[in-house]
Amino acid sequence: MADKIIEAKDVSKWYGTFRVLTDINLTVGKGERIVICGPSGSGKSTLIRCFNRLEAHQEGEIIVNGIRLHNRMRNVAEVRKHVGMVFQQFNLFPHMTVLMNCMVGPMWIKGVPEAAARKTALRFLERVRIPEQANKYPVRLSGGQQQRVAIARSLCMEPAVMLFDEPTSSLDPEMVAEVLETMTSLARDGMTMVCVTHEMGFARAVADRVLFMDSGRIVEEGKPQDFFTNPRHERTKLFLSQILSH
Ligand SMILES: Nc1ncnc2c1ncn2[C@@H]1O[C@H](COP(=O)(O)OP(=O)(O)OP(=O)(O)O)[C@@H](O)[C@H]1O
Repeated sequence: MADKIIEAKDVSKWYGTFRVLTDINLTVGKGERIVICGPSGSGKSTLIRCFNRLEAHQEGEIIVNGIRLHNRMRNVAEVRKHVGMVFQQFNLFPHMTVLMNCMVGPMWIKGVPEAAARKTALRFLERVRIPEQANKYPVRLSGGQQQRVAIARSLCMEPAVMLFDEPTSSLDPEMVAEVLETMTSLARDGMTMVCVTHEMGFARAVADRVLFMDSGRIVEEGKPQDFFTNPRHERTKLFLSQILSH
């Protein structure tokens, strides 16, 4: 297994003529927890979506768990076996129970037999502390519970890395804590994580490194203690002052 789970070298991406990512260099080691923050439109989502090939980059190199992502890839699904992703909207299948939501990935993508998929699903629903919701449909669950199901569903694929794209930003305030708690507990268990989030308390508590993106570039990065106490870049200072004053 690779020590470097994600390697991005000189990565650039355009939407038409608009350059959304410019010369991104980032290495995520096994067990590392990275938080990416930055203003709206700075390219944070686009960057992490490139890591599971939901978006294609045009220049540079991205290697995820030893798989090089490129335009001639025969099997994009291959990389998604290694990369779990949790979105702002939970994206659960509404016509399937919570348990089935967690079982279909392993069964359909990895060919895991039904009984084994059920066992794994129940294990991860326990892990996110909602095993009692297994037979309900997503619509019966609160937003926080649905997001924890989305996390369990990703974990069932036993990914090498979990990507989180603002997982708490569509939740009512009282449900943010339960999702952050789940993410913190995953981090404490050694899960490799890349999290786009503006939850700076989480970043301080959990991140090994915090990255600040602006206009498609990583303009600052550091350990949380340095990043928050002594940001170097003017844009980072401004961003932190705005976000921490809320
Ligand atoms: N499919 C697309 N086609 C064209 N432009 C896009 C597309 N997706 C995103 N963009 C543009 O690319 C830029 C970066 O978007 P992205 O969603 O990656 O930023 P972000 O930092 O995650 O922002 P936010 O915090 O608001 O989610 C924005 O200007 C956005 O409008």
